[in-house]
Amino acid sequence: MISFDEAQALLAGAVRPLGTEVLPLGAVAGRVLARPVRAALASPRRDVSAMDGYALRSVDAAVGARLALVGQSAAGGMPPPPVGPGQTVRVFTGAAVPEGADLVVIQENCETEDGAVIIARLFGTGTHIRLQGSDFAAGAELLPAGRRLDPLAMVTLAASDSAEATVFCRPRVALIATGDELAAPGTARANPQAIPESVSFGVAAMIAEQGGDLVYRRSGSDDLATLTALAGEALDAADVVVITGGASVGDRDFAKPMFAAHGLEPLFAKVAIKPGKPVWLGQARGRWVLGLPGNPTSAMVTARLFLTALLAALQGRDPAALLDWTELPLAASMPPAGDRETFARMIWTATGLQPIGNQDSGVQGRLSATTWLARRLKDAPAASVGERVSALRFG
Ligand SMILES: Nc1nc2c(c(=O)[nH]1)N[C@H]1C(S)=C(S)[C@@H](COP(=O)(O)OP(=O)(O)OC[C@H]3O[C@@H](n4cnc5c(N)ncnc54)[C@H](O)[C@@H]3O)O[C@H]1N2
Ligand code: MOO
Repeated sequence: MISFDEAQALLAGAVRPLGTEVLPLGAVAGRVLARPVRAALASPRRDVSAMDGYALRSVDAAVGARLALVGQSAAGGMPPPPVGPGQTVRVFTGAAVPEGADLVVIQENCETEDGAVIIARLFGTGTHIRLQGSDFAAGAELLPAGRRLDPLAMVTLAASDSAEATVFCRPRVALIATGDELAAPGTARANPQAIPESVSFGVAAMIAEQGGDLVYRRSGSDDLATLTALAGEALDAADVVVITGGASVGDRDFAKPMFAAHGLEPLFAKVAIKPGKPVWLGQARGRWVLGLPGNPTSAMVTARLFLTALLAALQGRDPAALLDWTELPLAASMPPAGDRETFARMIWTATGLQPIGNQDSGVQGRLSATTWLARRLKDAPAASVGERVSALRFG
């Protein structure tokens, strides 16, 4: 059995990004940039007012000063006239600051009278002017290749004045759940031997969150011939096949055998982690195949640890970016870790991380309460309240 770090290193070393495509801005949210984004324009494009008020020369700024109003400047409007000594121009937020002016007095501090503006009071030292290029200069690199276009990055991208972006293709994902006992949710109660097929719904949601495109989804009974046929269909349809259940050593555990006829070459099988020891990754017909254990908590923990990293790498991201461990204090003591590296399911409370209670790998009820995984290394001794542990967002 290999360690968690060894398995992650194998994944990061072997998975190459899919192709790239150029898409309009309206279609790239959630995608990963394949080329850096540079600014076509400076921001602001020119010196602009940060407030609604009056632009003037700071040497004229004195309480009681009476200034001649010589024009106005609105965002998107024509350039304003220059401001000379004793003069002022009405300015609005985002509008160009007139030549000659180096201060905006907000309108709440001014009074108007017969075409003149009187400064009633002055407050603070700010000029209320955003200088040209103070946000970014024309030509500056605003977003690097590999950056996921999250909501904030979308603003930066559009501000660069790009109409389109070069992004990595979305991985097409096939998902197969195996197990004779599995029934579509809503139908299990009618068959005493059935349980609701829950895992694929969580995995499908995670695939969507991580930018994957779920193109094929099936549930298969524990019959090798049927499953081998499904494996072939899935490999035809997708870049990645995720298979849940049947990963262990039982006589009816067919997850790997069903890909054998398609030339499966394992990258790793079995990782010394708890939960999720039977997780495996391989390639068949040039596609990636990820096997997740059937136990629902094990499946979701291994999806968080390996599926997110796999989808990130296929989309040109550093998979390590998905494993952003944070050191957080424990709100409750924890027992020794045992002989497998453990990813305990935790809740964040006001005083720190608290185990969810039932740490069984079959848990489905309290799974949704979980917000963090706490990483405990193999043979780690008991940990006491207040001690910091490595934690990863989960859920
Ligand atoms: N003799 C051994 N037995 C087991 C070992 C072992 O090393 N030796 N490993 C255990 C570990 S650890 C895990 S984890 C499980 C994983 O087994 P499988 O991947 O083969 O999972 P299944 O047997 O198919 O199912 C386990 C459990 O989860 C339920 N399940 C499966 N799929 C779903 C689904 N899509 N939705 C809801 N529930 C699902 C299934 O009914 C079982 O109860 O193996 C241990 N055994
Ligand atoms: O690896 Mo299993 O998830 O411990 O039951």
